[in-house]
Amino acid sequence: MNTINNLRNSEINYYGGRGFGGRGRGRGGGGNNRGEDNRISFDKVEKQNERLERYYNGLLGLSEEEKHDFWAALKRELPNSFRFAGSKGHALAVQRQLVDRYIPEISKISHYDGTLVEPPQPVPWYPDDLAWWMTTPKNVVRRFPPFAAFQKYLVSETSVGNISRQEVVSMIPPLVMDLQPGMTVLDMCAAPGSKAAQLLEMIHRGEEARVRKSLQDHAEEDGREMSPGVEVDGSKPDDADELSIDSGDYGRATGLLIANDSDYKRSHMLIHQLKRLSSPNLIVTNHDATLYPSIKLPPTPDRPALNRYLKFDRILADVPCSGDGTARKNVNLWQDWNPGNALGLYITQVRILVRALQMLKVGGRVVYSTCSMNPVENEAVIASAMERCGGLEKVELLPSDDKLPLLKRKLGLKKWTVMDKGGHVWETFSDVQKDVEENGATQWTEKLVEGMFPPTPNSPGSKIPFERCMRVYPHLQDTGGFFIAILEKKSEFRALPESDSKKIERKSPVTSIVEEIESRPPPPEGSSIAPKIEAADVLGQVDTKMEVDEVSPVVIQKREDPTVDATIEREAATNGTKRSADQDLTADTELPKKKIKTEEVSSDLQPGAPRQQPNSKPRSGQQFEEPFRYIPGDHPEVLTVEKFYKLSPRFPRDRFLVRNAQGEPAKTIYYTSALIRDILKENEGKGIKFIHGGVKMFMKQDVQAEGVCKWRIQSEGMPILEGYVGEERVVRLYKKETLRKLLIEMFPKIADGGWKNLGEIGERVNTIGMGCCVLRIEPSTAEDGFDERVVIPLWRSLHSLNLMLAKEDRTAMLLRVFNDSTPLINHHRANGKAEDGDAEVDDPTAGVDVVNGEATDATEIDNPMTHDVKVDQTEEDGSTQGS
Ligand SMILES: C[S@@+](CC[C@H](N)C(=O)[O-])C[C@H]1O[C@@H](n2cnc3c(N)ncnc32)[C@H](O)[C@@H]1O
Repeated sequence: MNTINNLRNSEINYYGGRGFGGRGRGRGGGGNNRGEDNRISFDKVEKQNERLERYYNGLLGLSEEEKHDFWAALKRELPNSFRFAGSKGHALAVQRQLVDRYIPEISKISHYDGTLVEPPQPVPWYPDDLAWWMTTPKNVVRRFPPFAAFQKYLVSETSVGNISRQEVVSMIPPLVMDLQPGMTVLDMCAAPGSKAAQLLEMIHRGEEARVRKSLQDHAEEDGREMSPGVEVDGSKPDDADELSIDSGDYGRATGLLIANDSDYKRSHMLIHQLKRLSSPNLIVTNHDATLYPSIKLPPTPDRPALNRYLKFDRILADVPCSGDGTARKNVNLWQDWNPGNALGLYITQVRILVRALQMLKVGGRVVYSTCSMNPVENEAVIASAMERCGGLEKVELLPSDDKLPLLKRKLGLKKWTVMDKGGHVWETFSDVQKDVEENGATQWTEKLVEGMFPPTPNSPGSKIPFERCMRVYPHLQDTGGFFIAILEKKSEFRALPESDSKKIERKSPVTSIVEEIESRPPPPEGSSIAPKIEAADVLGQVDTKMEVDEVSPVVIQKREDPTVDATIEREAATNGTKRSADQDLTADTELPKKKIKTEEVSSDLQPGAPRQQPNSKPRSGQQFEEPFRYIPGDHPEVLTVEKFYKLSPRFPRDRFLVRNAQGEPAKTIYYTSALIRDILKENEGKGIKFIHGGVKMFMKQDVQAEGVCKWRIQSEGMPILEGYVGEERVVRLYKKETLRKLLIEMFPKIADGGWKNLGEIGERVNTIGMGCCVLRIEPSTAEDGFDERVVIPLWRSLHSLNLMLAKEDRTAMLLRVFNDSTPLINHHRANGKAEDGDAEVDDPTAGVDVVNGEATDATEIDNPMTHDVKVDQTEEDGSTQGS
């Protein structure tokens, strides 16, 4: 048995974990001399807050016994949790390593008192056992030698995106969205991106199987060979449901995720997280969600209207919140909790939800969520937003009791009180008004508005079935606290201005602009008034007036008074999600200006050159993005690629783009879905801040040899392209030992008979022409065979061969497939300088380096945005833990 020996002598007792679902052994300290930091700081923080405890004791309707459990759980450190990410088939393969290799090892580790450590367990309500949790805190796993192999696995798989270190309650909202492939989805407040990653996976659900089925169906017609091993993505090709859904584009996913965040730096964390999923169906934007711009769509033969705007099937509004449900990991909350935080965020939260409901299709759904337990940020926001959007006739609060039956939760509150910043608890808004009449307004009462209180009896709002909301409390299943509500749009509406809805005394300029636009009469039916200033789109209000998604933009008024209610906003402390008054002011006042200036300067710049806008101050840390330019399908470079790789006619040629003003392929060619192409083209120069879109498909390689295509396939683009590459550029590999050699050895020699050492692929790679090829690792039932299909780009140079994988991907694969951590051997470096003829091309991964766990290519110049922003909240283990 593997014992944590060093702990026995340690001054600090090893922890005792606590089981899930209420069973367990209580808690203890943790850490040795090296591992003490986090645990000690968690223990050292005093977890008392009189106002927090008084408010929730009077509010949540828990029995005395439950109250005790509630507070005990909230004061305990959170279990360690993680989720297997990516396509289902691949995620299950990585999960099998946990079950077969690491759990048996962890089960042998004992505590100092001889009791065994609890190994990770699947989260009972998460589908397909793809989410796991364990009582052993992160820092113990990180520091103690008996966990070393498991820790290595976690770090390695997290760094390549196969594992997402995510708090379990944070996994709930995407699961209740009923998101189907093919849908258009917006995540309004998406950074750091753990939920957006789940959404993206759902958009691609079953795609691998569908594409393979489509290739199979057309193989004969296209004169192409298919690989064996048709069972993919956890579903057989005859699984009718998976195969028929979203099958329109030869099986390729047609859905869309727009992931947005108003914080520029955080939106780059989002890119970092989501890029790992290599989705051509993803766009990242950087906007204030309260003013999310309307996104224009091009006219189509069946929908010829000029002003057609994108509406969404699903929207996630995981809004900035006071975050008291995260007190188990953000211990500072015990000191910092202040009722003013929730009050300060309420207005923003309502605006975000109203905007979400406006942008939905009829029949579409918004999931609203917070990691706060405060009803001012939850039920009150639902009630206020519903009221502004026309009430129960227009928006339905959907039942949630049929969702995730194994998740323990409480019903939403029908009644609640409001604590003001001074700690006084108010029952009703009329009590506040009465007090103000009698004693005059105070700095505390003036922050309270009617919408923060429960709807008054007999008002339309009183009929809202709040019990349909989900409230997750820490003691129910040993989690953080969370709130989730699912809203469905029943018909189009015209949102009421805030002042008509619930009285909010101090209006920001945002409010007045929204009111100003929304109170205009709709344009005459069928009219198509050209936008005088397309900033109307930026402000995103134009589509609110119409029944359909074909609208006429209106002229936006100049913003006269940029004075936001800074007091309220400044009070909004949100665990790093705080939206400062400054941020609001910048966003509100700069957008129209920025749009116009951007257009003026963009065409003068060389690709890669830094952009500066005259007379307009960029937001702090903000870069200017290179334009997205699509290249024609008959562009000479596309034809070269097509010819070299013998691309199937089924692969679209009209979705390749570059990131430079000239629109010429210089270093990188990206690929997107058709819908993203339409969006990026149609909205170019309209002020929408697209900061990411497209998967790197080809990088230019400086190859001197005649007839060798300079465009090498990128590993990100490989899963999208590989099925369409002709046999002429394919190498098939069936034996584990062959792959192991290719993973450990960089640039194994082919020349001078070196190919003979490459086993089953030796002959093939010896005769295949120079340049990039597709290495297909085929599954088989042989003893030394693979149970999962993998495809990797391979570069054949004059004298050697090389897998086009970043080092951490090689290491992760070696560990996963072979449980092998042999150091990599670089034959190229070992041989000194490059051999003749290999000089230009024999190190295709040269420059591929790891920046914050992400492979980047030092040679790339036309996508500067991913290099400039440091991902500063990445945890030590490579994860960015979502709340
Ligand atoms: C609770 S976090 C979102 C967590 C994220 N959904 C996830 O799962 O990783 C809230 C996010 O909202 C962003 N935010 C704050 N105010 C915003 C606004 N007005 N518009 C858009 N995003 C905002 C913050 O920068 C923060 O990243």
